Amino acid sequence: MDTTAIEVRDLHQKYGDFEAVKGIGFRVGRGELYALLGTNGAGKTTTLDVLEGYVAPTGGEVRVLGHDPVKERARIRPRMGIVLQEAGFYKDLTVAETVDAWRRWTPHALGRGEVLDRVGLGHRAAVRVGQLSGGEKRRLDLALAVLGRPEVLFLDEPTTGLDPEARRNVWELVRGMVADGATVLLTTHYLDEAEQLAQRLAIMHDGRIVTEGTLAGVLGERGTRISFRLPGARPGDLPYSPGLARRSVRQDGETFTVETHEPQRDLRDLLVWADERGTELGGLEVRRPSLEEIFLEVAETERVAA
Ligand SMILES: Nc1ncnc2c1ncn2[C@@H]1O[C@H](COP(=O)(O)OP(=O)(O)OP(=O)(O)O)[C@@H](O)[C@H]1O
Repeated sequence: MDTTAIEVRDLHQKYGDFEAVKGIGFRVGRGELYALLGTNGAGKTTTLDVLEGYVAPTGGEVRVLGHDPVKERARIRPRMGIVLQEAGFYKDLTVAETVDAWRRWTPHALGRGEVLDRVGLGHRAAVRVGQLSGGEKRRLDLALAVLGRPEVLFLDEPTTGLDPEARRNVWELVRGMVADGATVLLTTHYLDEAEQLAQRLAIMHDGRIVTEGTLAGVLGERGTRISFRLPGARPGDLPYSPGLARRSVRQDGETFTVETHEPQRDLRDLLVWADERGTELGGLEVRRPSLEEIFLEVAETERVAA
């Protein structure tokens, strides 16, 4: 069996003369959750539109479950679940009526009660959609997307507007779908969400993928950070033994941050050095960078380079 669920090869997408996606490629394995992250306007939704079969690519190729999502849309649409950034509902229908309407043309649909319970809307079944809160509408989106037990689920910012508890419930639901074998492509601006859910991810900026890999790989590419305050010092004063190439030292006012792939050795050198000089390292901290820090640094580096 083919283990690839989604394949994107050298995808280009233009709106008139404007190129929103400038040649990206990635692959999502079956049963994997892949997060597409990026700055505003990076091209994430455009990429999803192509994969969902709404528009044909202006360059390159994409495959979903081995098929062309535009030309073979009728074949694969029933196997896909889609949560768009903004969905349209009939405001006058109740939640139950909305689910029932979708169930009518969804093969192998879950039961109404089951799907509403899964997204935490069971108690709102009789309420008109127009009276739901923004977060509840988001959950109804999700209910409709998972109704047909999709093999591939596209989630475009699925938890935007949800309170922290509702977000966690959505995470549980998505984790459950992945555990049952679904493939998920997620876009989100919440980097903790990607950290919680994704096995692999890409960070996009200005139509290109600038970082891609497993979560552990992307986090591990950067070293551990040792930071401390040292008034009056310069980077050259610090005590590092020569020969450690994979290290950088940054200074921001009185605060120094050493990024290293040999944290134990560098920390020991630093502590011995400070001890011998009778110097206090203010606010000493050793930590791995979060995905959010990496994201912000990538965005900043790309902005400066542009
Ligand atoms: N229909 C359209 N016509 C013209 N330009 C468009 C159209 N849709 C998107 N764009 C432009 O293409 C670029 C990529 O947009 P896209 O919505 O794919 O980005 P995104 O990464 O999803 O952004 P966000 O995080 O803000 O949702 C943006 O500059 C956007 O203004």
